[in-house]
Amino acid sequence: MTQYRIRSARSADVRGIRDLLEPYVQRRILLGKDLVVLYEAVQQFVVAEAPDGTLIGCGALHVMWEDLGEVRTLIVADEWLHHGVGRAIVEALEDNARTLGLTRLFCLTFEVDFFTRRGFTEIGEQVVDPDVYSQLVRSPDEGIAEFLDLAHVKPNTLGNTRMLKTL
Ligand SMILES: CC(=O)SCCNC(=O)CCNC(=O)[C@H](O)C(C)(C)COP(=O)(O)OP(=O)(O)OC[C@H]1O[C@@H](n2cnc3c(N)ncnc32)[C@H](O)[C@@H]1OP(=O)(O)O
Repeated sequence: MTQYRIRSARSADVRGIRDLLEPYVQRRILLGKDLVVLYEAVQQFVVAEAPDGTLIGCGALHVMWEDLGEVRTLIVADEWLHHGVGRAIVEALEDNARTLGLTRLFCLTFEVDFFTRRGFTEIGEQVVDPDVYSQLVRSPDEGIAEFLDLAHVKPNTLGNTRMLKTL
């Protein structure tokens, strides 16, 4: 395969991101997002682009607290799996996290081996202190509810592993 490039997402990439995401939403592997939510979050995304301009991967960095972010919506197109695209996207998101001053990255995933090789380790209990917890719990964001392991999102998170990396 020829080279791909990793770059910040543009608004014109959003429908392509939605197309990458949709099969995994159907299989309940990733959280579904309306187009408007993806447009609102476009600055969080990096994408991987094939030489012909096709979108072949994406991933997002969501800031949750002063030191803490989450890797979200990480997807590589089937025909590009195992070519280092996922790793390159996560590295770009980690660079963005460091630039923002974050020191910890969370993810909730079925892809435990992939994230373990990227330096993430499994966590069990809460990794924020009660003060921060009481602030985070005010967020309307479903991903934050998943991070906090709130009861109403437990059906979404069943079988997923909670992982954390110190940058
Ligand atoms: C937080 C969240 O978003 S959780 C959701 C995670 N995403 C999903 O579940 C969606 C479905 N899964 C996927 O889209 C993909 O499997 C991902 C994103 C998890 C991984 O994407 P990939 O691009 O296949 O990963 P990548 O190729 O970087 O690494 C996988 C392994 O492929 C192999 N690999 C890497 N480069 C190459 C290469 N050039 N040639 C052959 N094999 C290679 C290696 O074994 C690599 O592991 P290593 O880098 O630790 O040695």
